Order: sequence, then structure tokens, then C-alpha cells
Amino acid sequence: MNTLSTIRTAGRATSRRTLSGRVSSLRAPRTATIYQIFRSASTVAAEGQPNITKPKESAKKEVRFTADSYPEIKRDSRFAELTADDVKHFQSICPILSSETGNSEDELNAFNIDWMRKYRGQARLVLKPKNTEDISKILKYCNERKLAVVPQGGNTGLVGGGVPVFDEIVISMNALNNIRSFDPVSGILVADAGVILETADSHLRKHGHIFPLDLGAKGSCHIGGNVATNAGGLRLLRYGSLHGTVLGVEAVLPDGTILDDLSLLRKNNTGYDLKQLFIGSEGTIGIITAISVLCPQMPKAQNVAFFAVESFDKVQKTFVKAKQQLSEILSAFELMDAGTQSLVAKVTGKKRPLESQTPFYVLIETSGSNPEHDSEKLSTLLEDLMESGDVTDGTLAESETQARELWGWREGIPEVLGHGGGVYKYDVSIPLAEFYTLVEDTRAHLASQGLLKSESNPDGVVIDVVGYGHMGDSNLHLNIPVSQYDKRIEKALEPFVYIWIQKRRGSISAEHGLGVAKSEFVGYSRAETELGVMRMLKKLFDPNGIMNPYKYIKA
Ligand SMILES: O=C(O)CC[C@@H](O)C(=O)O
Ligand SMILES: [Zn+2]
Repeated sequence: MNTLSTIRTAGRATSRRTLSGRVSSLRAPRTATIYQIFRSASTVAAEGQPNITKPKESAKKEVRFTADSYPEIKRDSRFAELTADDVKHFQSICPILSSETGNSEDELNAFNIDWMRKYRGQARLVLKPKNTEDISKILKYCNERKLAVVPQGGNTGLVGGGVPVFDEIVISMNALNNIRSFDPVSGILVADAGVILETADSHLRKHGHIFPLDLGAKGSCHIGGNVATNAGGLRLLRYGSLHGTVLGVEAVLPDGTILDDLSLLRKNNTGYDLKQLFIGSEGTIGIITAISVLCPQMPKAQNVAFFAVESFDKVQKTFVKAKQQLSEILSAFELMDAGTQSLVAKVTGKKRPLESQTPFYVLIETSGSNPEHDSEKLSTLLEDLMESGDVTDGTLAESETQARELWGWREGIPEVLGHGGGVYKYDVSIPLAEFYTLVEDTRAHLASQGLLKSESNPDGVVIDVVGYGHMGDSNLHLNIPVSQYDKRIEKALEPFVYIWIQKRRGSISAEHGLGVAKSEFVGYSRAETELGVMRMLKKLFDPNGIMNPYKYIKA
């Protein structure tokens, strides 16, 4: 990898046209640096974060029951208690895990506890249906018996939406993992909901296509879960939201009805677009069992650049220039602040990509079909950014491995944030002009409450306040790493953060969903009339309220 400054001083004359001034030799390398990025399973840990292991202490530490962390949530007395007869009935439908049939608490914990070890339910039964018909039978029975359920995909969520709160039955989607069809002419994939995102993507790559979504947890998360939470990920900027790329869903309604809206059509104006209701519904109106999705061509060329930037104003200028000059080949524009990068460096012990210590870092990715053309565009942008002083330093990946390493500095952030003891997370959409102001204001607010650790306050429980995310989509991840979860911090943050967002007409949940964590605060992003219509829909689909209860909506 060459840093831009290295390239400058080393005078690498790889340019095809003469340039003037101090950046005359600054060129994006030519075809030698054009490669495909294939992040393989072996380089991606269980939750998609590269090569970082969880500290042993946190793995051993007992996870609190969600019911204890949220005492205001009470078990709904409408729901029946599971009986031995129920267990027997489910055994006749599909494989099960149950305390009644001798499974250990540890086995059940894999489904009761989320990957961050922040939420813990008390399910005594996990069902492992093999197909849509099994799910139909299960839901029909649960609806009649008023047994509450939680659909669970790869259990990689960040808001506690995929794990039970009390004794809800977990319906694991792991065994629904068939790729049903792929048409290389139209680019349409039809697959079961439990297919792992990385598996779908690898299958598509064999046929010259890619899945239109990519995210750090791709090695574990399910495509059905992605659709149910309307995951955004790293390349929404380029390929758009799942609301646009998903063409159809097959879903089972709470009464067992199979809704076959597995359309292969891009255009279909025949009445309500029902699939849209399921995209982002978080398992509250039915279970998505399969999806059809329009997949883009696999790019022939990808480049990754990483820059050091001195101010947020310059970050914005860089973003505008990247859009203007890279236009259709820009596939990611990710922002990371200094705090996140210090934490990744500290926890992983890895050498930083750039020596320059600046308040901001930006990762830009291009994906295109013509290596020469892409290099040309990227070179022009790099020259402009360096000449104008918008970026102070930068590096360009020259191989697939280097690209993966650079992405590691971005994708590794979520996991390292929890290493100090815990982390409070806010996934928000806010207007770009104030994108980073939320981080600064939150930091100042926590300092004023005496909670932020500093030289003058070494006992502060808040380790830092950091921000990063998908700047290209106006989606900030505000994270507050702490030495321990503490009600004082939570009280200082909520509703402070939500009021701040509401004032800017932003969203309190850009791409992670609401789950348990944000359920109480939906009103900061949605008007009462909107919530009223949502409740009407919930009641219509799920009159007994058995689908993923205690999360953001109640029937
Ligand atoms: O942990 C977070 O706050 C964000 C996780 C994920 O959406 C990401 O963009 O890395
Ligand atoms: Zn994200």
C-alpha cells in the first residue's frame, strides 16, 4: 500500500498524462491495482468482524435477562404457557430444542442471548422448521393456542429484536436455506429466508452477479432477516434500499396462511404493494420465508481508498467531489472519526493504514466495469483532493488483501466498541450539514453531567463518544463505549439524543430497526397518526399479538 504522501515523495511516475505541481506523480495505480474483492468466510469472524476475538471475560460474564433490564415490560397475560402437549405437537412438525426434552440451558442460550450479549430471553423451546409448510403449521397452532413467537435469523441484530424477552417460542430460520433459482439474464434470485447473505453472494458471483446488500455480519446474517429489518449496509449508496431491490416475498401470516407474493416483476401496479409491509416489519406481522431480489452485475473492477481529513467541512467537500467525479462508480463513502480508529488500533494491535492523526477518516470504494476508466476517474479525484488540501493523507489498496485490510478498519469498529465493558448505540438518519454535530453535542452533554472520562474526571464511566457510518446515506452510528452499563448514562442519553434528532426531522432508526431497544421512542420519528395506522395494520395481520411481542408495536 502506498500512502499518497509516499507516492508524492517517491515520485512514482505511473501517469499517462503529465500533471503539474506537487502532486504530479500522484496517480491511482493502473490495472495492477484493479481487482475483485471477495471477503471470504475464513477472514470474517462469526459476526462478520475481521479477526478480532472477544475478550474471555465478556464471554463468561452472565448476561442480564431483558426482563430485568426493562422492568417496565411485563409479560402479556393473553399468552398461554407452554405445556408438555404443545412440545409433543411441535415435535411432530419439525426438529426442536427444548428444556422439556433434555436440552441444556447453554443450548437454549444460543437462541435466547443476542450476539452483543446485551439481551437475554427465557425461551424454553426453539423450533427448527425445514420449509414454509412447517412454519404455516407452527403459526396456525400458536395462533390458536395464543403462544407468542419470535422469528430468528442469524441473530446478528443490534436492537434485541431477534431474541425473546420472556418465554416466547423461538422459530429459527436456519434450516430454510435453499437457493431456489437464479436467472442470469434478468439477474433475479429467489431464495429461502434462512440463506446466509455471504452464501447468496458467493452463489451469485459464480454467475457474474452480486447481492445488492453487503454488511459486516454477512458471514452470519440471513437474507430473510436482512429484509425483515430492511438492513442498509455498506453499499446502499450504489444499489439502493431493499425496498427497491426486493421484488417479492413469500410470507406466512400469523394464522398460518401462506402469502405468495414472490413476484419476479420489476413493474406491477396491480393494487397495494404488499411485500413492502414486510420489509422492515421486524417479524411483527408474519414470517418472511423466501424472497426474490434483483441483483446487480458483479463489478469487473473495484478500488478502495482511505483518506485522513482535517475537518468535517472538508469531509463534506470530499463527498461532493467524490459524487461529482466518480458518479456512477462510487459504491461506498464511509466516515470514521478519530475515536473509532484509536479503538480499532488499541483492540486489534494492528498498524494504522495512515500515520497522519486527523479527526476524520474516509473510506471510498469504486465499483465499475472498466478498470482503465475507473482508475482514470479515481486518479483525477485524488489529485483534486490533494491539491485542494481537502484530504491531508491517503492510501490506495493495491491488492485484494489490502482492500480487505482497509475495509477491516471500518467493518471492525462495531465489535471493538464493546470491549471496554459495554456500548450504547444510536443508528440515526440526520441531515448531512449536522451529521457530526450530534457526536459533539452528545460528548459535551455527557461531560456536563460528569460522566465522560477525562484527565480531570478519571472516574467517568463513559469511555468516549464516537461517530462513524454511511455518510453517503446520511446514516450516522453514534456509539458511546462505557466501562459498564449504568442507568445514569442511559438517562443522560435518552431522550436527549432522540429530542436532538426530532428537532432535525431525522430518524431514530436508519437501518437497525427498533426491536426492544428503541421501541419506546418511535414517537420521536413518527407522528401519532402514522403510529395509529401502523397499529391498525398490526391488529389486522396479528389480532392475537403473538408475533414478536414486546418489540416496537403492540396489537
Ligand atoms: O454497531 C453499529 O453501531 C453499526 C453496525 C453496522 O450497521 C455498521 O455499519 O457497521
Ligand atoms: Zn451501518
